[in-house]
Amino acid sequence: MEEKSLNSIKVSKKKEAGNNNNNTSSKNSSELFASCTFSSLGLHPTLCEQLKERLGFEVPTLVQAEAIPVILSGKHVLVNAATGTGKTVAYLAPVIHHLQQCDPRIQRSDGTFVLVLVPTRELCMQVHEILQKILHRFHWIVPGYIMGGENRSKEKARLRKGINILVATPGRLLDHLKNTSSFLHANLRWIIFDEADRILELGFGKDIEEILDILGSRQQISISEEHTSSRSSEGQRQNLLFSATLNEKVNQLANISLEDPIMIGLGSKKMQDKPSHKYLGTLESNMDDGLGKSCKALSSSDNEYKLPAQLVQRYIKVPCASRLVVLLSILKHLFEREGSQKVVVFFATRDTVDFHYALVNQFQGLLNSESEAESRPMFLNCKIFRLHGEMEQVDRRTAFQAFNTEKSALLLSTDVAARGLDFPKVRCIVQYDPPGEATEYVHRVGRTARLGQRGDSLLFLQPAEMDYLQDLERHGITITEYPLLKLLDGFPLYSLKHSIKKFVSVDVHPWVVSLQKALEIFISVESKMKILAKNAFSSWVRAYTAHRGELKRIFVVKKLHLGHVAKSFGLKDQPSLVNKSLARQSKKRKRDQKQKGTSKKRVFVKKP
Ligand SMILES: Nc1ncnc2c1ncn2[C@@H]1O[C@H](COP(=O)(O)OP(=O)(O)OP(=O)(O)O)[C@@H](O)[C@H]1O
Repeated sequence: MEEKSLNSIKVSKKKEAGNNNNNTSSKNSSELFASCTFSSLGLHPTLCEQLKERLGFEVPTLVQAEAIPVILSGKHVLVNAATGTGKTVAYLAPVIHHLQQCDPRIQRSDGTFVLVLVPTRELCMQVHEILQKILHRFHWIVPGYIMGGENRSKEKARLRKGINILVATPGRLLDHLKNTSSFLHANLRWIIFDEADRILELGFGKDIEEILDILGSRQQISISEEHTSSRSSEGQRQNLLFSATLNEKVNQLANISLEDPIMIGLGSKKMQDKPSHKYLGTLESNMDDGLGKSCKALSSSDNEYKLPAQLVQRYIKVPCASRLVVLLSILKHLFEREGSQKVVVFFATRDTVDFHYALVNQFQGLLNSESEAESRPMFLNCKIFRLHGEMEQVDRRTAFQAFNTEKSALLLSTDVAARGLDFPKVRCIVQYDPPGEATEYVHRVGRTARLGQRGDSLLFLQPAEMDYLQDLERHGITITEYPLLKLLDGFPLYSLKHSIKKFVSVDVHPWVVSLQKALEIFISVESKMKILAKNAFSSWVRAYTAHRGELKRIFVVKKLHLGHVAKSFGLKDQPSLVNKSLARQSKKRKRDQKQKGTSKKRVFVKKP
């Protein structure tokens, strides 16, 4: 394997960027792109041509220029770089480089050489699509994916034929490792964890440990035993960990999966040294005991996150009862100001996504007269999609693909869309429900302002939640206030026409009062909407109680005025908290556990 020293690669700032980013300012280009070429990094000329022809990549980004030569050299690597800086190709290009030059050529029947582990199905499809493009001229290398929600037997058949570069979600991969005997992985050489921290946060730690054990890629064997295992491929194994945010658990995963790794993008941060004792902790272990305690080096509380410099970040302070009206007003404003754009709104739960999706698809807004109802357009005049983990796989796939290709659209989603997804030209991210950890804030806003493009983000906070800003500041995130009243003043009221006077408070603003009334009337007469609103209400309150650690001090469920929360779902009165939604959720949890063949208690994680 060809060794290339990092020092020999010039990653100094470049004035001109790749040609597929026309909006990129020259200042941003110089911070994103390296002054070298892909071929100077050691990549095969045909591969460089593919990157240019199929993906439009002229020159490498900084992270690609730094990571590619190190990965080519065969070292284990941990890469931490901001969202939208090109990490995907940073790991795909060097492994494809090695695979395409194998002599004799690798064959399908040789099985899997590369395994890319990702936290969500959509990311799985996205990485697979990029692979297909890059492999266009390397037709003998077969890419494929396996993931939850897909047909197992079809996946088995594809694995039997052979998949050389396999992208997978952890649960389904483990399933096949245990149950698909024809899945050939004796030649496995690379394991790549994309969004490593999220894989672990979603509760896949135990699965990852089992996967590493089955694949013989767990480092404890080689450092704790006098004699190393005799697995044939182990000597050649190279593991790579990538994320825009790192935390204690990634430190643990790095400890058990990386051997003498090179850190890229960690600045002054260091990974904790490997302990010398045999047991290296488990990924499921409680952060307060064992290795978790000593993993301060990558602790999320120490981290200053890197956000795209051109991202304009704002927060919006809204009293609870007016949240829904303000959300709809902002979306209306965004789509009326710029007809062609994409916006993503993040919600805390699946039920809240469903409710808002149904609402914006049906609500027409303030009506002056009955006769107007027929001819009036919808309140929001744009294409609307939703995405969450409880949707049927076929709907999930359709929504993901459609939002990807649309030029102008609104996506309502849970955190399932927060990681890694590269929707082109998303102009604004609205965090209607605040994220949990600051890491999630970083990834959610990272769906816009990618690779130097413009982008705005808007975080909704209630007056009692303002301390959340300090929590973000501890991670180097400073955001300014959005001029909400100015926006509300801009909406014409039919009775007052364009001449409304300035108001000082959001909740008594005539636009807010009238729209709230219209929403409540609409929801009270539409029985289906009312059910959705009630379900959303209880799931939202439940999610509010699920904030962890320090955040419990900020998001205090006892401080909530439940009557106001009900209003934020367009309900006139506060519904009971015990309803079908909760019963359904608990039924589904039991079903999931049964399907997984385990009744074991899992750490509670909010399913996106
Ligand atoms: N060298 C390059 N030249 C031009 N565009 C590039 C280059 N590398 C990547 N891109 C583009 O930049 C965007 C972001 O890339 P990618 O999705 O790999 O980022 P990421 O760092 O993995 O982001 P995240 O942390 O959100 O997962 C994509 O649209 C990709 O096509």
